[in-house]
Amino acid sequence: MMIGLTGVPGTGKTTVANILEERGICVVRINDTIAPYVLGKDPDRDTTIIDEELWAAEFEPVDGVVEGHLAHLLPCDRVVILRCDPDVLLDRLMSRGYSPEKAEENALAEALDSTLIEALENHDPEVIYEFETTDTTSETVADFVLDVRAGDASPSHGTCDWSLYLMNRMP
Ligand SMILES: Nc1ncnc2c1ncn2[C@@H]1O[C@H](COP(=O)(O)OP(=O)(O)OP(=O)(O)O)[C@@H](O)[C@H]1O
Repeated sequence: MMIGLTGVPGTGKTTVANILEERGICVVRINDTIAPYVLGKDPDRDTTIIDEELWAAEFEPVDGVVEGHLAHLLPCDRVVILRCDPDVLLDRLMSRGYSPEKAEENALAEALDSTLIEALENHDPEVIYEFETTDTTSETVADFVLDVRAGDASPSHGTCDWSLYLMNRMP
């Protein structure tokens, strides 16, 4: 079974993937698979542009967890979306040395449910499992991913409401 572990930067995907690997789960990091598909750099956003369609089409399915913010574009059997309060996400990203602009851009993407919307465009809601990480340890998130894998979790989405964050930023 291929589980996608996705979410905007800072939601904790890498940390959780490391724990899962320590627990013996096969983990593929999307960053390790994109090199042949790089089209260039977006200098304004300091990001790498890849041919997402071709990358997803040629992705070799794995029995394990695929970690990265594009995982929901793959034909995963189940998709776990990590969520985080955008204000907390801002702090996490600033602590990692993100510029205020880049941190704000990612927090806004989280507030607007961007990963969830893309996931729902690509998958049946019955295979989508949202999990809020704001006040949760990464060990607990890893436990949840294993529950999803074992079929011991219920699909869910639409449980995070970050409208207050958006309202506070309205002019
Ligand atoms: N559950 C959590 N509680 C508190 N802090 C966390 C949690 N998960 C991750 N962090 C912290 O948030 C930061 C980002 O974590 P991480 O690198 O795992 O996120 P990511 O989603 O993989 O980001 P990226 O997509 O940029 O790789 C790290 O400093 C990490 O220690």
